[in-house]
Amino acid sequence: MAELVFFSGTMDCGKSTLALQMHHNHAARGRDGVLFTRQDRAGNAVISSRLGLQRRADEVDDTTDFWAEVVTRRTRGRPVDYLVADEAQFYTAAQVEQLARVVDELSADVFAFGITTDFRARLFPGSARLVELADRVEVLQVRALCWCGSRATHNARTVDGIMVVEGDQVVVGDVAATAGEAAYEVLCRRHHVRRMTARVARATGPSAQTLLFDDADGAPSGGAAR
Ligand SMILES: Nc1ncnc2c1ncn2[C@@H]1O[C@H](COP(=O)(O)OP(=O)(O)O)[C@@H](O)[C@H]1O
Ligand SMILES: Cc1cn([C@H]2C[C@H](O)[C@@H](COP(=O)(O)O)O2)c(=O)[nH]c1=O
Repeated sequence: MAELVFFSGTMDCGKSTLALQMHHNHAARGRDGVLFTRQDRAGNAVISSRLGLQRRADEVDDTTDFWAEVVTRRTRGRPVDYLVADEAQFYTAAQVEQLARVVDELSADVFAFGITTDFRARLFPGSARLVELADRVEVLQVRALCWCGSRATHNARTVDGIMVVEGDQVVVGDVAATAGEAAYEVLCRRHHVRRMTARVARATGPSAQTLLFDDADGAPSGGAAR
């Protein structure tokens, strides 16, 4: 049975890498897939991973109709067994509904990848609809880490290392910062709520950076600022 799966996590947790790996594995078994993305930071019509992989993809915009995209290809003779949908947080709710319909009525798998929440810890429209409609929501196994060593669960927008809380929901960017420009840093909820980025923690003093990795799962157990 075809599935709509939402692979979700923070920025920089390996979503695009997994998207390209899944495409590789399915294509290697002779399945026909179509790659989609929207506003990848590497540019137009590309899925890029920080591990260096990059593949051409169809760029989604507000006019994209996934139902029509699949029907048109099938009418022209392509089987279209699955879709890979990266940066799915930027899709509209209606487009996510089209993806669900593609699964249910055209029996194509849809593997969607995206961050769940924005820099204010609010759901993106596309992610909200995916959480509501997906057969499964998968949290990626690779842990992105907060500066304190805890699992990063939230995305902070920063300028020069300082967290900002005002601005547009969509500002394409990376976790690598350029002076004076908006960038992102992944944090645990505790430090997101306190707006304590790595830079602020460093300025606060050594106690804020203390890390004691002694739990069985590698989670930190100490540190004054946590
Ligand atoms: N130089 C590197 N060496 C090893 N792994 C790296 C390197 N740079 C990035 N990564 C891995 O790539 C992950 C980010 O992958 P990516 O697919 O770009 O993330 P996402 O799409 O979730 O933002 C990082 O969490 C890290 O595990
Ligand atoms: C938190 C947040 C992120 N974005 C942008 C920044 C990046 O361009 C993408 C996420 O890409 P990744 O492959 O998961 O690293 O989303 C945004 O526009 N608004 C935000 O609040």
